[in-house]
Amino acid sequence: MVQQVLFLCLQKMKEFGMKTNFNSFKSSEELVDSFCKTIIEKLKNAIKTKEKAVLLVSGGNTPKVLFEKLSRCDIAWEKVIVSLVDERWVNKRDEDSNEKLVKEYLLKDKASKASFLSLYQDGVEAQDCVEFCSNLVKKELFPCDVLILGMGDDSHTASLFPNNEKLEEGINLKNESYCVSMTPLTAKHSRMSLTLSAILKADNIYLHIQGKNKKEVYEKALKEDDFLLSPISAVLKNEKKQIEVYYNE
Ligand SMILES: O=C(O)[C@H](O)[C@@H](O)[C@H](O)[C@H](O)COP(=O)(O)O
Repeated sequence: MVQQVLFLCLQKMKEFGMKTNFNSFKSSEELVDSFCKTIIEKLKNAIKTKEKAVLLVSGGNTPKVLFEKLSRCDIAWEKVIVSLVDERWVNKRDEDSNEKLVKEYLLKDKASKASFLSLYQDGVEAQDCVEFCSNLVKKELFPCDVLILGMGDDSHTASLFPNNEKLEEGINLKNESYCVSMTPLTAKHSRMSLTLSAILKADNIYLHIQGKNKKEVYEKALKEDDFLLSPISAVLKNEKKQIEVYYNE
Protein backbone atom coordinates (compact mmCIF):
# COMPACT_ATOMS: atom_id res chain seq x y z
CA MET A 1 0.00 0.00 0.00
CA VAL A 2 2.75 2.46 1.04
CA GLN A 3 4.68 1.69 -2.14
CA GLN A 4 1.60 2.40 -4.26
CA VAL A 5 1.06 5.78 -2.54
CA LEU A 6 4.75 6.64 -3.00
CA PHE A 7 4.58 5.67 -6.68
CA LEU A 8 1.50 7.84 -7.21
CA CYS A 9 3.16 10.79 -5.45
CA LEU A 10 6.25 10.44 -7.63
CA GLN A 11 4.07 10.25 -10.75
CA LYS A 12 2.19 13.39 -9.73
CA MET A 13 5.48 15.22 -9.09
CA LYS A 14 6.75 14.16 -12.51
CA GLU A 15 3.49 15.28 -14.23
CA PHE A 16 3.66 18.55 -12.33
CA GLY A 17 7.24 18.79 -13.54
CA MET A 18 9.71 21.41 -12.47
CA LYS A 19 8.12 24.79 -13.27
CA THR A 20 9.97 27.99 -13.93
CA ASN A 21 9.07 30.78 -11.55
CA PHE A 22 8.74 34.08 -13.44
CA ASN A 23 9.59 37.18 -11.35
CA SER A 24 8.66 40.33 -13.31
CA PHE A 25 9.76 43.84 -12.32
CA LYS A 26 8.87 47.31 -13.60
CA SER A 27 12.47 48.47 -13.80
CA SER A 28 16.04 47.24 -13.80
CA GLU A 29 16.58 48.96 -10.45
CA GLU A 30 13.67 47.13 -8.82
CA LEU A 31 14.82 43.82 -10.31
CA VAL A 32 18.41 44.27 -9.19
CA ASP A 33 17.36 45.26 -5.65
CA SER A 34 15.26 42.11 -5.26
CA PHE A 35 17.65 39.79 -7.13
CA CYS A 36 20.62 41.01 -5.11
CA LYS A 37 18.82 40.30 -1.84
CA THR A 38 18.07 36.75 -3.01
CA ILE A 39 21.64 36.09 -4.18
CA ILE A 40 23.17 37.51 -0.99
CA GLU A 41 20.83 35.41 1.15
CA LYS A 42 21.87 32.22 -0.67
CA LEU A 43 25.57 33.08 -0.43
CA LYS A 44 25.26 33.95 3.29
CA ASN A 45 23.49 30.64 3.98
CA ALA A 46 26.24 28.74 2.16
CA ILE A 47 28.96 30.58 4.09
CA LYS A 48 27.13 29.85 7.35
CA THR A 49 26.93 26.12 6.67
CA LYS A 50 30.09 25.46 4.61
CA GLU A 51 32.35 28.42 5.40
CA LYS A 52 32.43 29.09 1.65
CA ALA A 53 30.11 29.89 -1.27
CA VAL A 54 30.37 29.48 -5.04
CA LEU A 55 28.82 31.99 -7.43
CA LEU A 56 28.84 31.29 -11.19
CA VAL A 57 27.81 34.10 -13.52
CA SER A 58 27.27 34.61 -17.23
CA GLY A 59 28.63 37.35 -19.45
CA GLY A 60 26.80 39.82 -21.66
CA ASN A 61 25.35 43.28 -20.99
CA THR A 62 22.31 42.34 -18.91
CA PRO A 63 24.16 41.43 -15.71
CA LYS A 64 26.31 44.62 -15.52
CA VAL A 65 23.85 46.54 -13.31
CA LEU A 66 23.42 43.48 -11.11
CA PHE A 67 27.18 43.05 -10.76
CA GLU A 68 27.61 46.71 -9.77
CA LYS A 69 24.97 46.35 -7.02
CA LEU A 70 26.37 43.02 -5.82
CA SER A 71 29.87 44.50 -5.58
CA ARG A 72 28.62 46.92 -2.91
CA CYS A 73 26.87 44.25 -0.78
CA ASP A 74 28.34 43.53 2.63
CA ILE A 75 29.05 39.79 2.97
CA ALA A 76 32.16 37.74 3.74
CA TRP A 77 33.33 38.00 0.13
CA GLU A 78 36.70 36.49 1.15
CA LYS A 79 34.79 33.22 1.52
CA VAL A 80 33.18 33.45 -1.95
CA ILE A 81 34.60 31.89 -5.11
CA VAL A 82 33.34 33.55 -8.29
CA SER A 83 33.66 32.01 -11.74
CA LEU A 84 31.91 31.75 -15.08
CA VAL A 85 29.16 29.66 -16.61
CA ASP A 86 30.95 30.19 -19.91
CA GLU A 87 33.96 32.00 -21.33
CA ARG A 88 34.95 33.38 -24.70
CA TRP A 89 38.32 31.82 -25.51
CA VAL A 90 40.21 35.12 -25.69
CA ASN A 91 43.01 36.78 -23.75
CA LYS A 92 41.90 38.00 -20.31
CA ARG A 93 42.59 41.60 -21.39
CA ASP A 94 40.39 41.26 -24.49
CA GLU A 95 37.25 43.45 -24.49
CA ASP A 96 35.16 40.31 -25.14
CA SER A 97 36.53 38.34 -22.16
CA ASN A 98 33.88 37.45 -19.58
CA GLU A 99 36.64 37.32 -16.97
CA LYS A 100 37.45 40.95 -17.81
CA LEU A 101 33.75 41.85 -17.55
CA VAL A 102 33.37 40.23 -14.12
CA LYS A 103 36.58 41.78 -12.78
CA GLU A 104 35.49 45.21 -14.06
CA TYR A 105 31.86 45.18 -12.83
CA LEU A 106 31.66 42.69 -9.96
CA LEU A 107 35.04 42.07 -8.34
CA LYS A 108 35.52 45.59 -7.00
CA ASP A 109 34.44 47.57 -3.92
CA LYS A 110 33.43 45.10 -1.17
CA ALA A 111 33.40 42.17 -3.61
CA SER A 112 37.07 42.72 -4.46
CA LYS A 113 37.83 40.33 -1.57
CA ALA A 114 36.22 37.41 -3.44
CA SER A 115 38.46 34.95 -5.28
CA PHE A 116 38.04 34.32 -8.99
CA LEU A 117 38.66 31.08 -10.87
CA SER A 118 39.58 31.55 -14.53
CA LEU A 119 38.27 29.20 -17.16
CA TYR A 120 40.49 30.62 -19.92
CA GLN A 121 43.88 28.89 -20.30
CA ASP A 122 46.48 30.79 -22.34
CA GLY A 123 48.25 29.08 -25.23
CA VAL A 124 45.83 26.18 -25.68
CA GLU A 125 42.76 25.86 -27.90
CA ALA A 126 39.39 25.53 -26.16
CA GLN A 127 38.77 22.16 -27.79
CA ASP A 128 42.04 20.85 -26.31
CA CYS A 129 41.18 22.11 -22.83
CA VAL A 130 37.76 20.57 -22.21
CA GLU A 131 38.94 17.77 -19.93
CA PHE A 132 41.18 20.15 -17.92
CA CYS A 133 38.37 22.70 -17.49
CA SER A 134 35.81 20.01 -16.67
CA ASN A 135 38.00 18.58 -13.88
CA LEU A 136 38.79 22.10 -12.61
CA VAL A 137 35.10 23.10 -12.53
CA LYS A 138 34.04 19.82 -10.90
CA LYS A 139 36.72 20.04 -8.20
CA GLU A 140 36.73 23.79 -7.44
CA LEU A 141 33.22 25.05 -8.27
CA PHE A 142 30.82 22.33 -7.23
CA PRO A 143 28.74 22.17 -5.17
CA CYS A 144 27.71 25.51 -6.65
CA ASP A 145 25.39 27.68 -4.56
CA VAL A 146 24.23 30.29 -7.09
CA LEU A 147 24.34 30.01 -10.88
CA ILE A 148 23.08 32.89 -13.06
CA LEU A 149 22.24 32.35 -16.73
CA GLY A 150 21.54 34.87 -19.46
CA MET A 151 19.83 34.21 -22.76
CA GLY A 152 20.46 35.37 -26.30
CA ASP A 153 17.76 36.34 -28.82
CA ASP A 154 18.63 33.08 -30.59
CA SER A 155 17.68 31.22 -27.36
CA HIS A 156 21.27 30.32 -26.51
CA THR A 157 22.27 30.24 -22.86
CA ALA A 158 25.77 30.04 -21.41
CA SER A 159 27.62 29.19 -24.60
CA LEU A 160 25.18 26.48 -25.61
CA PHE A 161 24.19 27.75 -29.05
CA PRO A 162 21.39 26.44 -31.29
CA ASN A 163 22.03 24.66 -34.60
CA ASN A 164 25.56 23.78 -33.49
CA GLU A 165 27.28 20.45 -34.04
CA LYS A 166 28.54 20.40 -30.44
CA LEU A 167 25.19 21.27 -28.85
CA GLU A 168 23.97 17.68 -28.49
CA GLU A 169 27.11 16.94 -26.45
CA GLY A 170 26.43 20.05 -24.38
CA ILE A 171 22.82 19.26 -23.47
CA ASN A 172 22.97 15.45 -23.28
CA LEU A 173 22.22 14.72 -19.61
CA LYS A 174 24.18 11.46 -19.92
CA ASN A 175 27.31 13.53 -20.64
CA GLU A 176 29.07 13.55 -17.26
CA SER A 177 31.59 16.19 -18.39
CA TYR A 178 31.18 19.58 -16.72
CA CYS A 179 32.39 21.50 -19.80
CA VAL A 180 32.02 21.55 -23.57
CA SER A 181 33.86 23.67 -26.14
CA MET A 182 31.83 25.24 -28.89
CA THR A 183 32.44 27.56 -31.85
CA PRO A 184 29.15 29.38 -32.41
CA LEU A 185 28.06 30.27 -35.96
CA THR A 186 26.15 33.32 -34.71
CA ALA A 187 28.63 34.85 -32.25
CA LYS A 188 32.34 35.62 -32.03
CA HIS A 189 35.09 33.45 -30.55
CA SER A 190 35.28 29.81 -29.66
CA ARG A 191 33.87 29.16 -26.23
CA MET A 192 34.12 27.03 -23.14
CA SER A 193 30.73 26.40 -21.56
CA LEU A 194 29.31 24.47 -18.66
CA THR A 195 27.22 21.58 -19.92
CA LEU A 196 23.50 21.30 -19.15
CA SER A 197 24.22 18.46 -16.72
CA ALA A 198 26.65 20.70 -14.83
CA ILE A 199 24.29 23.70 -14.86
CA LEU A 200 21.49 21.58 -13.39
CA LYS A 201 23.76 20.47 -10.54
CA ALA A 202 23.78 24.02 -9.12
CA ASP A 203 21.73 24.45 -5.94
CA ASN A 204 20.04 27.67 -7.09
CA ILE A 205 19.64 28.45 -10.80
CA TYR A 206 18.53 31.84 -12.10
CA LEU A 207 17.79 33.22 -15.56
CA HIS A 208 18.23 37.00 -15.84
CA ILE A 209 16.62 38.57 -18.92
CA GLN A 210 15.63 42.09 -19.90
CA GLY A 211 13.41 43.60 -22.60
CA LYS A 212 10.20 42.62 -24.39
CA ASN A 213 12.13 40.80 -27.11
CA LYS A 214 13.77 38.46 -24.59
CA LYS A 215 10.37 37.87 -22.94
CA GLU A 216 8.96 36.73 -26.30
CA VAL A 217 11.97 34.43 -26.81
CA TYR A 218 11.42 33.08 -23.27
CA GLU A 219 7.70 32.45 -23.78
CA LYS A 220 8.39 30.70 -27.11
CA ALA A 221 11.10 28.60 -25.44
CA LEU A 222 8.61 27.33 -22.86
CA LYS A 223 6.67 25.74 -25.71
CA GLU A 224 9.69 24.42 -27.68
CA ASP A 225 10.53 20.73 -27.30
CA ASP A 226 13.37 20.67 -29.84
CA PHE A 227 16.26 21.62 -27.55
CA LEU A 228 18.73 21.63 -30.47
CA LEU A 229 16.80 24.63 -31.82
CA SER A 230 16.33 26.20 -28.38
CA PRO A 231 19.01 25.36 -25.79
CA ILE A 232 17.36 27.57 -23.14
CA SER A 233 14.32 25.26 -23.40
CA ALA A 234 16.50 22.39 -22.16
CA VAL A 235 17.08 24.43 -18.99
CA LEU A 236 13.53 25.73 -18.57
CA LYS A 237 11.90 22.34 -19.19
CA ASN A 238 14.29 20.25 -17.11
CA GLU A 239 12.72 17.84 -14.63
CA LYS A 240 15.26 18.27 -11.84
CA LYS A 241 15.49 21.86 -10.73
CA GLN A 242 13.27 24.93 -10.36
CA ILE A 243 14.50 27.84 -12.48
CA GLU A 244 13.90 31.32 -11.01
CA VAL A 245 13.49 33.84 -13.85
CA TYR A 246 14.18 37.53 -13.20
CA TYR A 247 12.74 39.82 -15.86
CA ASN A 248 12.20 43.52 -16.38
CA GLU A 249 11.06 45.38 -19.50
O1 LIG B 1 29.27 34.81 -22.80
C1 LIG B 1 28.13 35.17 -23.09
O2 LIG B 1 27.83 35.83 -24.10
C2 LIG B 1 27.01 34.91 -22.14
O3 LIG B 1 27.26 34.01 -21.19
C3 LIG B 1 25.73 34.70 -22.89
O4 LIG B 1 25.09 33.50 -22.66
C4 LIG B 1 24.83 35.87 -22.49
O5 LIG B 1 24.29 35.61 -21.20
C5 LIG B 1 23.75 36.07 -23.50
O6 LIG B 1 24.36 36.22 -24.77
C6 LIG B 1 22.92 37.32 -23.16
O7 LIG B 1 23.74 38.43 -23.32
P1 LIG B 1 23.12 39.91 -23.13
O8 LIG B 1 22.84 40.03 -21.67
O9 LIG B 1 24.21 40.84 -23.59
O10 LIG B 1 21.87 39.98 -23.99
